[in-house]
Amino acid sequence: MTALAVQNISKTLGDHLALQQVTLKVEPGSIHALVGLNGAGKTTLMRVMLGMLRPDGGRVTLLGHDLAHAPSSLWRQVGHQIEVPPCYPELTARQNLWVAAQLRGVPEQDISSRITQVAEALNMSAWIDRRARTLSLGTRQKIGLGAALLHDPCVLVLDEPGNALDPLALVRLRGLLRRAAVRGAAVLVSSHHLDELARMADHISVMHRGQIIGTLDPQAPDLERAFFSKVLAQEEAGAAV
Ligand SMILES: Nc1ncnc2c1ncn2[C@@H]1O[C@H](COP(=O)(O)OP(=O)(O)OP(=O)(O)O)[C@@H](O)[C@H]1O
Repeated sequence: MTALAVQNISKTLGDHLALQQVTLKVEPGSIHALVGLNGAGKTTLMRVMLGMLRPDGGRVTLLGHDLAHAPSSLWRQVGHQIEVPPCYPELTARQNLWVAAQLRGVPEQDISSRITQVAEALNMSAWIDRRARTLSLGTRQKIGLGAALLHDPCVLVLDEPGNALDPLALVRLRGLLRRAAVRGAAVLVSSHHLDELARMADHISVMHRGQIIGTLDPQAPDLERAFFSKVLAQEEAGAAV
C-alpha cells in the first residue's frame, strides 16, 4: 500500500495557480524529497497532503484512505512540521512535547521516556526545561521535529526540516529520518539544499511552477547541474508554447 499519494492535484491561491495536476507517491520505507526554487509549490503541496488546504481538483490518499473521508484517528499515524515550528511560547520544550505526545495518543506511561529519547537524539536535552519563547529558532525547530517524531508515525511530512539546524543537528536529523524509514515509515521532506538531499533522500522529485517536472538520482555526481537543466528545460518548453 502506498503510504501517501496525490493524483492530479490542482490548487489556485488568489489568482495564482499554485499546483497544476501534481501526481506523487511516497512509499513506506523510503525518504522522498521535494526540491524546487522559492515559490515552486512545495509547501502548498504538503499542506494539501495534510488536509490543511482543500485541493480544487484531484485526490489525496493517506494510508489507504481517501483524505476527504479519512477517520480522524488516522492523524495519530502522521507526523508533520510545516513552515514555522508550532510551539506554545509560554510552555517549556518538555511541556510542548508532552502536549504533542498526548494529542498523538502516546500512552501516558511512555511519554516521559519518549521525550527524553527524542531530546537526546536531537541534542536538545540542555534546553528541555526552558520556555519555548526563550529558545533559539533552531531549538524551537527541534521541538517541532521532536513533536513530529516522538509517536513513531507511519507517515512523516516535513517542510524544510533542516532550515534552522546546526550541522550536528542536521546529522542527527538525518539519522532519525533514516531510522524512521528503516522501521517502515514513509518520509517526505522538502529542501533547497541539494547536498543535504543527496545525503538523505532515496528519491528526489523536482517541483517548478506548481508542477512535478522530473526526478533526480540522489547518487548522481552533479545534482546541481541536473536540477538546473530540468528547470531550464521546463522554462524553455513554457516559453515555446
Ligand atoms: N495565500 C496565498 N495567496 C496567493 N498566493 C499564494 C498564497 N500562498 C502561497 N502563494 C503562492 O503560491 C506559490 C507557491 O508557494 P509555496 O509556499 O507552496 O512555495 P514553496 O515551494 O514552498 O516556496 P519556498 O521554497 O519559498 O518555501 C508562491 O508563488 C506563493 O507566492
